[in-house]
Amino acid sequence: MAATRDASSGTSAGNRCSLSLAPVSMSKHTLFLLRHGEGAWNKENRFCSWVDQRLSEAGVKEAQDCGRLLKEHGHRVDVVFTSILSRSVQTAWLVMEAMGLEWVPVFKSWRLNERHYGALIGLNRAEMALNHGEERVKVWRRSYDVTPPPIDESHPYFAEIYGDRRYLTCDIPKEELPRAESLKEVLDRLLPYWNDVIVPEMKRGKTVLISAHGNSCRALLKHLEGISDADIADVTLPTGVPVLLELDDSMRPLKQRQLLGDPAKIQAAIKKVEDQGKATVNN
Ligand SMILES: O=C(O)[C@@H](COP(=O)(O)O)OP(=O)(O)O
Repeated sequence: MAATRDASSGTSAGNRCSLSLAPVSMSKHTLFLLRHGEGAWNKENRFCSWVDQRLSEAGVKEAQDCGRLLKEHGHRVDVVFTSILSRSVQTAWLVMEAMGLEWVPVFKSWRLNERHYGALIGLNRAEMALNHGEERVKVWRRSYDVTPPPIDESHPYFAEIYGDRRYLTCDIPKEELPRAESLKEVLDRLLPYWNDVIVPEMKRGKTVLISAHGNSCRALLKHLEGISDADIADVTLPTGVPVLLELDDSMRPLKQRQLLGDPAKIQAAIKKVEDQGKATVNN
């Protein structure tokens, strides 16, 4: 087994990556995609989305372990991109600190934010599964083009989200920010940032770390790997596990994605995320 172990095989078809691999090209570009460490609401099984939550104690450790793992295996990071949600920024800091790379530039954009879960924000997934059925919850969580009901002013977290001055720093007016998003809509707002800001850094030979969220990373993976609208439903990313992608000059994968770390632990973590949508999940 290679020094860095390959845990790309998941419990479901979508986590077993079956790519038609691109032909070898002149350059190899390295990208690490990372879902932040466990946040307080991941632990409580609530849809967190655009509510700003910091990492739990376990999430801090996951981020530090991720940094240590990358360092131990001789990986390098030249530039970091995060969302403007604290859990992704905090994760990036902890990873870079553990790698001894605090000096590396970090750029933030709302375009890497978690999917906007609209009216579902703050709700407990298991309770939703009890009330609406597990299938409905799976459609809300994992379908490609179903947008959940939008958030409105009466929602308990509306004022907290839209009154937050971080959303005045965006490249679009606050009024145009989403009120709910499908995964497709996440990809639509993420792609301009990927193409115009991140790809040029990679083409300059920089190794990029994107410290973001389950669904912003899934959307980008779908784009990079050409995953079908149906198959993306079976791709699940656990918290704190770096996904290594090696891309050619056209930003197509040269080999299968690798989820770095202990394969058994990664499979257990994937199952835990999948089970969050079950009515019987133990929170
Ligand atoms: O919004 C959330 O609660 C989770 C994703 O939830 P699911 O799509 O897994 O239900 O996002 P993250 O923890 O990556 O920021």
